[in-house]
Amino acid sequence: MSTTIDPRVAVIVVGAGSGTRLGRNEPKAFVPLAGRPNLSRALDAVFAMAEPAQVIVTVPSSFVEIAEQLIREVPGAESRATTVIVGGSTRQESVAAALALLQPSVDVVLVHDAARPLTPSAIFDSVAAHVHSTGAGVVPGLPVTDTIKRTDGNGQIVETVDRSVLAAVQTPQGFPRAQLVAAHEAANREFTDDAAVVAAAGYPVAVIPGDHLSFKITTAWELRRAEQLFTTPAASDIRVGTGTDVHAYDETKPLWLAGLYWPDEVGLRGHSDGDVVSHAICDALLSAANLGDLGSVFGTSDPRFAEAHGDVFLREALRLLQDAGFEVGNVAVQIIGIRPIVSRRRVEAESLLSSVLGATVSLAGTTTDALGFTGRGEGVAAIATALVRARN
Ligand SMILES: Nc1ccn([C@@H]2O[C@H](COP(=O)(O)OP(=O)(O)OP(=O)(O)O)[C@@H](O)[C@H]2O)c(=O)n1
Ligand SMILES: C[C@](O)(CO)[C@H](O)COP(=O)(O)O
Repeated sequence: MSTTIDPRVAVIVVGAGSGTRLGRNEPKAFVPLAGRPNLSRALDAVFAMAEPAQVIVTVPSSFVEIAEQLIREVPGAESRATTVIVGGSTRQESVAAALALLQPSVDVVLVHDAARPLTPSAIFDSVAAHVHSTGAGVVPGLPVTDTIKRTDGNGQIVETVDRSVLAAVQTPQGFPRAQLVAAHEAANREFTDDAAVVAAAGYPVAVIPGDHLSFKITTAWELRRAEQLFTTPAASDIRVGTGTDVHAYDETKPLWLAGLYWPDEVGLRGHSDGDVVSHAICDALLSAANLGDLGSVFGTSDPRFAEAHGDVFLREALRLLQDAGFEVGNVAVQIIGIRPIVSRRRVEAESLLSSVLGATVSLAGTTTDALGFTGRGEGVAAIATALVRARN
């Protein structure tokens, strides 16, 4: 990726965790939040920092290319030197792997969770400024508002902890490079954050005010809470639509499905590329906004759509929808057929369709127990449900 000359600051964004507590198929960094992966949203703030910074992102081993592609689409990516690497089996190992790649000019390192996608950019600036000015580690944190009890581990309260001395700490956590590197080298056990690694090595770490938007997405509840921050329309502004499309297999055609080309799979017959997923989504969007249907909007006589791929239809449907004063909330699609196996490329397809629509698109696949035309392997069907909102 592009290069920034001699940055003094590096930001390590750790996104190599699997997100077991969130319980999704894809790693947490790649789970969409209002249409864009958590990692992309976390990088919005990093790339908007005032100071030039080297950026290192850790991801699970099979996600390096996907991350590189996502990062290219984040505003400001072209002006930051960004490297994607495979993380370790713990958060601490992921940070250590990234530390090995720091540029010589870097003297301050910030470590941020990809799981904190809404952290404001100003927090990064303020953490970096504190480390520059004090020469010591600093972490953003919030006062604890609940009363905290220490238990015996079996549900019995042992004592009430004095909460006035507690802070719930967040990321980005910033440190002088030499301290963070030395502390990670010296660490002889696992810690849950870098402040603990650095403190265990004997260096001081201060807490500065954090931000409520910096909350970590750990469980489904926090993901929902984050989604709600993007979407709080009046109930009357919400519309839903359903779309269905079916095409027969055609051995002579390449397969285009969900906006992707599927090599080595039997294609689908159609006026365009036969992409039932994209077409069902278009119908769902158009019907939600009361704009007609695929046949009436994209007539087969219109040369723009002969052989066109799904994204052409989707962009045009989105344009019509936006012109009519709507925006897309989310789209859910079920693909019914015996092949291809949707799960093999679900993450890739969801990411592509979500980026075209600027909203979360989720895909599910099912077979029909050998019943009906899909069960007999004659073709593929897709059913899409779209939620759209009227813009005020
Ligand atoms: N081996 C790991 C484990 C975690 N992380 C990152 O550390 C951050 C904070 O960790 P956490 O919220 O615990 O994420 P997960 O480990 O993915 O979640 P879980 O514990 O639920 O599996 C996340 O951005 C996660 O991707 C990482 O880079 N490498
Ligand atoms: C680094 C961290 O986000 C600071 O609050 C936190 O310690 C990560 O902990 P987890 O157990 O890996 O979620």
